[in-house]
Formats: sequence, C-alpha cells, structure tokens
Amino acid sequence: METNASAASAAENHTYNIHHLHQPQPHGQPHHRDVLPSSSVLIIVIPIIIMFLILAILLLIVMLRRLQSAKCNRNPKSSKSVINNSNCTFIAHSTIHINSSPAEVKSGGCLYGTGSGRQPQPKLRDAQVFTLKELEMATDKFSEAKLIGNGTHGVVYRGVLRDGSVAAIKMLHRGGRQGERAFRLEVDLLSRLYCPCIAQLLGYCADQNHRLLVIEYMPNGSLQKHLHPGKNQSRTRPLNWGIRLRIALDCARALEYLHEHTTPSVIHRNFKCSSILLDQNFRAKLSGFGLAKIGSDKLNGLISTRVLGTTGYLAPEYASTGKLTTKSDVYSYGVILLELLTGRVPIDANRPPGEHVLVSWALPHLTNREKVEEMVDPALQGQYSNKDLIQVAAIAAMCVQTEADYRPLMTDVVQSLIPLVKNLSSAFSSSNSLRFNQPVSPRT
Ligand SMILES: Nc1ncnc2c1ncn2[C@@H]1O[C@H](COP(=O)(O)OP(=O)(O)OP(=O)(O)O)[C@@H](O)[C@H]1O
Repeated sequence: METNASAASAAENHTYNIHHLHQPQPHGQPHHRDVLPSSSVLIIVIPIIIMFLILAILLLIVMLRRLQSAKCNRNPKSSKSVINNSNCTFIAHSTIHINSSPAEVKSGGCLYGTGSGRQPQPKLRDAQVFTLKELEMATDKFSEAKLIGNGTHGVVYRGVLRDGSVAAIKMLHRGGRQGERAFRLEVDLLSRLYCPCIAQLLGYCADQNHRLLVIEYMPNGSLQKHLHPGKNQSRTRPLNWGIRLRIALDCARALEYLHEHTTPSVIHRNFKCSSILLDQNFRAKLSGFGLAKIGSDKLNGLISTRVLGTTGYLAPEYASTGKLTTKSDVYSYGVILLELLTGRVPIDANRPPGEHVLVSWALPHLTNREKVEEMVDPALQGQYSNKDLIQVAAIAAMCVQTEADYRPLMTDVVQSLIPLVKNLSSAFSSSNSLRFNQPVSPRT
C-alpha cells in the first residue's frame, strides 16, 4: 500500500511538473512544446532573409557582368572550343583571354600603331570544319604537284577551297597521343588567337584517323627557304636589309602578342626559320604552334616540361633543365636575328672550328663595333647604315644572353625595332629609289 501511495504521489508530482512546464498560452493558444517567443523567431529569421537577399544580389551582379562581357566580346568563339564531327569530338579546355580589345587590335594592339602600316585585318573568322573529301578535292587528292612543304609533323599542300580561296593544307603524320595533342592544341590556340603576325587557321579536318589543318596560304613560303635554301630548292634572290628588318619586327610583334597580350601567356617553343612564313609582300607571320605551351600551369613564371623544340634554337637553361619561360622564346628570337644578320644557319658542322654554333661564334662580334661588320651576310653589303647595324646586333646580343633574366621582353625588342623600320620607310618614300634589291611594300 505504502508503495502504491508513494507511486501515486510521484505520479501526481510528475503531472504537476508537466502542468508547470506547459502553462496554457495567453489568448487561448494551444499548448506547443517548441514554440519560441516571437523575439527569438525574429532573431533567427531576419539574418536568414538578409543572407538570401545578399546572395540574390551577388547572383544578379555576376549574371549582369557575364552578360556585359558576352556583349563586349567580339570573338564569336566560346571560351571552350568544341571540335565535333561524326568521327571525332573533343573539347579544348584551356582558356585564353586576349587582352587587347577589338578596338586596340584595329588601331594598334598587335597591329602597328598609328601610321604603322598594316591594313586593318578582317575580323577573326570561325575555323571551318572540312571533310576529308573536301580537302581531297581541294588538293587534287593530295597530288605531288600540290605539295609545298615537308615538316617534322606533316606534309603541306596548296589547295583551292570550295569558295575559291587558296589555302595551305597540312596533313599531320599519325603521331599517336603526342600527335593528337599537337593537333588539338594548334586548333584550339589558333582559332582563338588573332594577330596579323600569326598565320590564321581557316579550318581543320578530323575525319577518322586523318588530322589536317587548313591555314592561310603564304605565297613566299618560309623564311628558311629564303635564307637557307636546300640543295633541291630553287634559289631565290637574297632578302635585302629592309625586308629582313621588317621580318624581324613582324616576328617580334607575334611573340610580344603571345607573351604579353594573351592571358595566360603562350610560349611558342618552336620558334625557328621554318615557322616564319612570308606573304606576297614578304611580311612575316608565325606558324607551327604544335609544341606551344600555355602558361596556365605556370609556377612562378616557370613551366617544367619535357625538352622539345629544335636544336640550335633552344635556350641553354631550357635545354639543360627543361625549365620553360617566355624568355626561352626570346632566346630563339635572338638566334633568328643572328640568322637574318649573318645568313648563317644556327648549327653548321661544315664551318671551321669555333664557328659551328652560330651564337657562340657571333656573341663576341656583336658587342665589338669593328668586328660586327665582319659577320654580316655578304649579300647585304652597302644596304645598311652602321648605326642600324650596331643597334640590331645589340638587340641580338641581349636576346641570346645565357642568363634568361638578362634577356629583354619582346615589347622592348619591338620598341627598339620600330624606329629602325620607320627610318627605312621614310628613306624609301623620300628617295623613291630602292636602296634595296627587292620591292618593299611602302607600308611600314
Ligand atoms: N601556310 C603556309 N603557306 C605556305 N607554305 C607553307 C605554309 N605552311 C607551311 N608551309 C611550307 O611547308 C613547310 C613545312 O611546314 P610545316 O609547318 O609542316 O613544318 P616546319 O615548320 O618546317 O617544321 P615542324 O614540323 O618541325 O614544325 C614550310 O617550311 C613552308 O615552306
């Protein structure tokens, strides 16, 4: 009984406690265990609403910005380049922003500034997708008669496209993964870069295992053909001083654009005589982007990579350690300047001892006023002023410095060459006589 009584009392107590906890709400509201005072509810709900509002505003700003940049971007390509045909689909993910605005490109940018001479170029046009059949038709089934060049990675044909325009059609060797990478890179890069000093990609074909690039046709072929014609190549008249200077400036512009007007910057990595193509006026355009490196994987400006490129043009630090920077291209550019100055190839085992490697032979001459004239291509005699020669030699000497940090930026090279080329044009127009042995377009 006692036990029952205490149990009853406990139960009573419990009920009492519960009743205390669940006091009826004012205004006859039902009992709710979790109901919080309205002030607490406001403390929780108001910050949540504010957070939502902030997020919505941020989202709105992002969307507006995207809309704005899409409007400003005259490049019709999306940042992801999609290559797609029945047999091959791939998406190039690397994104390159071209710093120069379309207006800049028209009036300056990669183009020459006011009075610089190059005609405003047509707007970047979409790379077209060609079928193998179309390119077969363009080249008479890749006939021998249409062959214009042979490179390490492919064979180049002259073709006439369906719209009647002439193009260079490069059929790449089947190169496994490396070859595929080079093809994708070249298509991806060239379809988004625009600079009058870079040979334009008109289209491509990725039909089954065939990989072809359709590039703007350059009637005067490569600089290699003119400076160092092969045994089987027809000899052309030696390029004169004015043309060589202008080629040097065009090439400097192309590299300046890649290094300093694209984000992330692009390292060409295979800058050499045969990658420089010449149009009908001997104006130069850069090609051969299959080994290019986009600086997105840069670490403090350095890319550690497998050493690729062409002997004689490789910067010493890149050749020995694989550390690649834009300064590796500057070194290769210096070698090209030396080739233009001397008419010699970068490596020539047939030369006397001490003269095999162009850079090692030329470097002591370049900084010596008396000796610099001894190294000039004999075909250039009488065409240059000593002042100009010394200046070009000094630029070359800076570019081929062993220490990469001492090499100039391509912008500096461009700025140093502009007055020399301008002087040439004024000499050309004032005397209206050719100091040169080949016609030079009066455009600077
Ligand atoms: N767009 C073009 N217009 C006219 N000729 C071209 C064009 N592209 C290439 N050629 C010719 O074809 C040759 C071979 O060019 P290609 O780009 O295949 O290789 P490369 O630069 O000589 O060497 P690599 O394959 O090692 O880069 C060039 O030297 C040039 O004479």
